[in-house]
Amino acid sequence: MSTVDGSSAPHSPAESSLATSIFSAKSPADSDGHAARAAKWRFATQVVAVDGSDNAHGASSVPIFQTATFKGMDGQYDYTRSGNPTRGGLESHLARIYSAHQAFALSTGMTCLDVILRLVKPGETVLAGDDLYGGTNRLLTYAKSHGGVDVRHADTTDVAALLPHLGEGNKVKMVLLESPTNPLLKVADIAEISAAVKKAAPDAIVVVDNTMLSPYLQRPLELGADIVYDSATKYLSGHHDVMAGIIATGNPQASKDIAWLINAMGSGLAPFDSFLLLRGVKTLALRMDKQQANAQIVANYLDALGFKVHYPGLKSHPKRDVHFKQASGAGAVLSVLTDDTQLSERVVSAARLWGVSVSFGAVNSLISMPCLMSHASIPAHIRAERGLREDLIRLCVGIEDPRDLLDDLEHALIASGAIVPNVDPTLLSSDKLAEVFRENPSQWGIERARYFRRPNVEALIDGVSRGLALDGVKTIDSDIVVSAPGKVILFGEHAVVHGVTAIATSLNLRCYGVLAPRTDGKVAITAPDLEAEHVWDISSLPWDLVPPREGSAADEKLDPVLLVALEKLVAEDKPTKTGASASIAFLYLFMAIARESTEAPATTLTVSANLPIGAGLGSSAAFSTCVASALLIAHERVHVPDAGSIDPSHVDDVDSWAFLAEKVLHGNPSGIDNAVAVRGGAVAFTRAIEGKEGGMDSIRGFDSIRLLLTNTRVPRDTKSLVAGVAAKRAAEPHVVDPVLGQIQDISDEARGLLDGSTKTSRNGFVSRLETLMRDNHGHLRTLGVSHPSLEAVVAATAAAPFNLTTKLTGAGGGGCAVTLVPDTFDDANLDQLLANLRGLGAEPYLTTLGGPGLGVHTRTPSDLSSTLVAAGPAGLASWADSLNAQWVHS
Ligand SMILES: Nc1ncnc2c1ncn2[C@@H]1O[C@H](COP(=O)(O)OP(=O)(O)O)[C@@H](O)[C@H]1O
Ligand SMILES: C[C@@](O)(CCOP(=O)(O)O)CC(=O)O
Repeated sequence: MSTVDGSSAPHSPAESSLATSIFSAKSPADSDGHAARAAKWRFATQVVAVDGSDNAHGASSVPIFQTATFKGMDGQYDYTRSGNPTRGGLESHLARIYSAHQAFALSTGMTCLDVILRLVKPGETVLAGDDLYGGTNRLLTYAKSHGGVDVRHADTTDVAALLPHLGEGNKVKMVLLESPTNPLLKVADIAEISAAVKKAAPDAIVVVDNTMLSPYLQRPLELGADIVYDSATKYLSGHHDVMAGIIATGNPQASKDIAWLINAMGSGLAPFDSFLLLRGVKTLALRMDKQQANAQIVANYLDALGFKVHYPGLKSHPKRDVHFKQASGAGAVLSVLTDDTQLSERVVSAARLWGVSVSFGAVNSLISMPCLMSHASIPAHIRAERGLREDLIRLCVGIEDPRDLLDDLEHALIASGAIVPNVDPTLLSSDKLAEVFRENPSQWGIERARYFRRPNVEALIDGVSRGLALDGVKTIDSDIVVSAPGKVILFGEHAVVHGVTAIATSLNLRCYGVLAPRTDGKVAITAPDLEAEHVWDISSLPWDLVPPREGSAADEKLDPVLLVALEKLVAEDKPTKTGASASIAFLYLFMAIARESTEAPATTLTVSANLPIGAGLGSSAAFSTCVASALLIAHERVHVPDAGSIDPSHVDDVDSWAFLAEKVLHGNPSGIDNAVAVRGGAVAFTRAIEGKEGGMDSIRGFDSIRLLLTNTRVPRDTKSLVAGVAAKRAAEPHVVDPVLGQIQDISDEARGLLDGSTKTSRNGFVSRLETLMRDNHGHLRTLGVSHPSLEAVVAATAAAPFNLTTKLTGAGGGGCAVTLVPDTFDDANLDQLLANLRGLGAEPYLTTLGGPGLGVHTRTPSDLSSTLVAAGPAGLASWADSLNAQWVHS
């Protein structure tokens, strides 16, 4: 019997022979040989078959003996520090599943190490691994500073690295190993090291911290280790609801020593916690099977994405063979590097299902950054020396549905910028992917990863460092000043999107832009007309998404991935709708033209127009032309001559980029607006479509006509109106196609009238144009793009005494109407008509058609942005004139 003062090792049930104790209550004589068969049960059976013999009432679980003392002098127990039946039941069960001589339950895993380290005397050496749990490291450091123990670290993955420490003259008392290590999953050959230690230092003991795998997957005592300990808070209990530690000993001497210490120190596990641990441990095999299967899926997924993943279940693990020689599974802890500490922090904080927490082994999945959490107690320089990188993320996988685990992890990776969508036509459909999941979940992790890729991290890092090194940032020498006109579509809007010819002319209303240098590595847009002002770090833009391109012209198609990324980025500023679209179009061109962050000039674009915005007069094309031309000039891809006109091939390049910006703004534009904005004058434009050749002819020398433009001030959205017509055509081709044919006839006739090839009198010319306008408006109404506000203008202008003809122009749905004003129209009537239109809430103005396209100011003085803003829309024309007429045009 043990004594209260612990002067001798306690006698506990764990000391009895395990094989004979199993179910001994039921078959004391083991008459049928059951005990021998039970001793051969496999682990998953052993772990649930808890010996229930030690209770008087046949309770099927070991009861909680919540008592500090026991009465009498001759019983098995006297004081719970020395022994308690609940703890004893747990210990005897654990001894069996550890293949141990004896097992001891203590209050925590660190208590286990504390007890074990007391076997080492001052002056003796502990030889430990170099990738250890932070708490282990801390306790070893304490043993060194306060206990006079010589602590050395070596790479336990290489037995040769240990040998020099083991030879004669070295007083190695203990070799302390983890395998796999936490958190780098390094593997030590336990059998090889145990044999080498026994040979070179026979008095030394080999101690293994087995917490990462649990006795289910690895039993170091069977491999030659002397003592094993486990933080039972992890897999053994499995639910993070109890703190406990287990020491399992491989020989009688070790058992005796450890038992004496535990009793002397009083570190044995309390009865209730022993009960909880015994309850949890029964499901160890079940939990671990699921956790490790999930871990393999997660490891495969991250590995397939191209991250450096530490996990013995991966073929890439350098000691995979050694691991599977001594363990029956890879476990459920893995770690991964992102190459960027802040990125790792963002990933961890974006995870939701994965709990951000220290510890591991519970049924819930956890994510952590060891350097900030479990291993923070190791000084940073030592972590660095041991290869424990700050960007390391540890994933401790639970039993959740792996689809939810990857959903959450994927979301965190996307949200943090660690991965981006992969556009690949060979990707599996979601149905096919679901089939792969059913048949081979581990392969499913790999297939799923193919939907994403890692951005070019080097380029990002490079971008960040350049953003900081502001001196080296690229910019422009001086302001670049550009302008472009709006347009009026006289005939053929909407139909032009479907391949019909449209006739348009430029307007004397324009958009102006100033691109000014910056020195802070940022890019900005200021659009006072939209009350928009946004600025971004050039290095923070998603450069890795810029599609590769050759030549100077723009791509025909927008890259949807870059577009979505820019939409998200711009949305962060909470802009207005128009401010957002202008910013996205600008950033898209800014990035696509530069292609790489190193080529992007730190600049601010300031734009303002005297054109009504969103009224069908081509403000977006004028804006797009300003953006494209200013950026191409900044990149010296468009050369500005001192005099004369801009080189036609450069004009074509500007047009192609302006068209791309129009696509950002309008989805599926025909290209007529930018064609007019870039080239000016009047054009007959046919979009190349469905195998039909497109074309663009300038109409020269057309007879000037007075036009009244009336802005209904009803806002509308070109993108959705164009999409609406496309939808109508798809649903009712029998209605829409004949209309398109008739609009083609109208455009053809108008073109003949305007370019003079159809000879007629002035009156005949005007009245024929009026008829064509009336017909065209009727067709647009059939297409569903008119609006009550437009019909009100049509009616007001048609009323006596005015009798004028009006059609909508541009996308319709509100916006502008155009009214032909014959030469003979009475001025007094005109004033009355203007008053009537204003009375409707509309904004009418007389205009001249035609005029120059893209304009670039040469020899620009600096600091024009503020004067542009100060001029305001009404003062823009005189502001432009004040620049001393040094403009060149297309
Ligand atoms: N003066 C401007 N400043 C900034 N952006 C502009 C300006 N004018 C037009 N835009 C851009 O063009 C868009 C207007 O396009 P849209 O609705 O098609 O009008 P419109 O019919 O005048 O072309 C705006 O939302 C904005 O993105
Ligand atoms: C409706 C459409 O024919 C003309 C453009 O209209 P608006 O200038 O955005 O109103 C569309 C297009 O040609 O891209």
